[in-house]
Amino acid sequence: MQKGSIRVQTENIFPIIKKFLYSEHDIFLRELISNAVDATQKLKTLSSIGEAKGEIGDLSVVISLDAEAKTLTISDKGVGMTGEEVDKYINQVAFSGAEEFLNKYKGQNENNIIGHFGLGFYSSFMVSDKVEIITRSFRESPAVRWECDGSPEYQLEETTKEQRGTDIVLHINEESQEFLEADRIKAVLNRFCRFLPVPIFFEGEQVNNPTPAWTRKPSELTPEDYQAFYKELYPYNEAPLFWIHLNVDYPFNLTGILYFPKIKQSYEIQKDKIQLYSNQVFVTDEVKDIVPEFLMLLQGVIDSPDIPLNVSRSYLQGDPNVKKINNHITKKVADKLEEIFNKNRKEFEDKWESLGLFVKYGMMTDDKFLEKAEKFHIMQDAAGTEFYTLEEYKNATVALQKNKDGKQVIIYATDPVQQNTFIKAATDKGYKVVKLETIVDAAFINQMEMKWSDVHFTRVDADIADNLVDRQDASASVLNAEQEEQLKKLFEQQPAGLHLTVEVKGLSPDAAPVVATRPEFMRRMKDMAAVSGPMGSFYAGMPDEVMLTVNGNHSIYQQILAAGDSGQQEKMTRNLADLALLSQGLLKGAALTSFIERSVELMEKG
Ligand SMILES: Nc1ncnc2c1ncn2[C@@H]1O[C@H](COP(=O)(O)OP(=O)(O)OP(=O)(O)O)[C@@H](O)[C@H]1O
Repeated sequence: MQKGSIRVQTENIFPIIKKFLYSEHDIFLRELISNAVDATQKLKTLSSIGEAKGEIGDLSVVISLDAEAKTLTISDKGVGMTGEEVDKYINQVAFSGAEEFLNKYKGQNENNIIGHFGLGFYSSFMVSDKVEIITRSFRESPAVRWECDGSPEYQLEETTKEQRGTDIVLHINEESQEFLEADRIKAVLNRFCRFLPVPIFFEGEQVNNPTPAWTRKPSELTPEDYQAFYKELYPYNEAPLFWIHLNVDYPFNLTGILYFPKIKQSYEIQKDKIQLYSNQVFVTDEVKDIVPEFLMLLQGVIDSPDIPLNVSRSYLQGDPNVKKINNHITKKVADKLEEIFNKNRKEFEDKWESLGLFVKYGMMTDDKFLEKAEKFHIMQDAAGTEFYTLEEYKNATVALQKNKDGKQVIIYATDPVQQNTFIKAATDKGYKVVKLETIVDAAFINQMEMKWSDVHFTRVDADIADNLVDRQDASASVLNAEQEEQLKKLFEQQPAGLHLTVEVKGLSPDAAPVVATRPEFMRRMKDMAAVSGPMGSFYAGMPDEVMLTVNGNHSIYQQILAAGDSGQQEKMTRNLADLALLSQGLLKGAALTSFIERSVELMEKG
């Protein structure tokens, strides 16, 4: 029997390691199983090139529990190790790796490293009082047994083992008894080992799918296969909109499938994240630095051997490969969207409601994506019948919707039902009104005005239709100055919580008698106030700014001015103003009640 001391300087580094990795204890199982898988894969390779002789037989990895002996065993039928190899890879290499880890991270904030650093074989000591390795190499060499109880001393002796391969026997320590429970082990296996490339068995059942969709060739897969794999990942989700199969081998290796989920509620975002794998071993679902931020809304799997198992945040951020992977994913996603848009615009439009969220978020946050997305970003008209790209919208509106600064004015509605009267007035003038009604649209509009220097957005109810593109001077009014002044006074009675500005203009006799509008700027400030910050509460506290545009050319004013009875005049103008406010959703509470009472009274008189 050989006895020795593991080559580490620190007297006893096990307690330190245990403390360091406290919150992510279960990664030991991932580490040990991926070693077992590596050993199995190596054997397959050696056998295929004729270096390992004979039948290779069943190659599954078996995890077993012995409640009485309080052990957890990971057995593989891979290459195994000779005594010399154990000495070299376990006594020297594995432990020097652990030592290096300690030196590197000593004194650092442990939260930064926990969960982002795999420790290989060594991590088994996080949960064990004692670890045994019983292994027999595929080479002609006696089987050996290695044992270590967590002090730097180990024992190594010859033993007998019938089958080729390695058993790692963990004598689970007092604090880690949970790992002697089958359910706990199942949960860990399900998290880390679901897609390992070699069959893994626990309690007689195979726990993994060794050939998940992303490892297969896109040409071999049907849409049903992609859908089925999505279900495997997220059993409770609705079918995805579509997917992108990533397959890169230069300048880095990357495979994966990204799915665009159907999003109905904003709170659902980010519930199921993209999972990151390295050679089918689960690494993390914290993909923040690898996947561009806007694509974090996607789901699915990314697998790259260039992303090491023991990833740490700071490592990822500084890694040039990671930056390349990030750019590549952005490009791929943009290309795929463009392809679908070009090949099957109808399908693209049908899915726009969910898809638009990704696209707009991407356009706001990533200039490279913006450049590409301009070709397939679309806007639907308020009637819900037609979609325009920016280019198409510009072409359709070039004659009517260019303002005096030469900017194209995009007229939009946020609530087609409530803004119906305004939409009608604008459409009657020949304007194209599009819907921008989702949660990202307010921010999207602000951002795009900065990025698209030739575009200006105006909400359909921001002004009377005549003024949506440019403020125009009033055309001739049939009222004289005195009458206009009289009308203005009648309309200027201020209701509570609103600040009314009144202007009398000579518009078309067919246009509405009064229109209430909210200046675009004020309204945007108020909308933002509803969600954020100290400036927010400043704006939120201000009364709603409303412009009442009175159409002096409407015949009703001849009637009102002729009425003589000032009480009656007031009631009629109040009613007209209230109708206009009502269409902007600004008539509430007592004001609404008095409007109803007044209307009934006026009808009785009429
Ligand atoms: N089940 C096994 N069968 C054969 N060899 C093994 C087995 N487990 C470990 N080894 C050998 O021991 C070495 C050290 O293992 P360890 O897990 O510490 O590091 P690693 O696998 O090289 O790297 P990582 O830290 O990424 O896991 C391995 O490289 C391998 O040569």
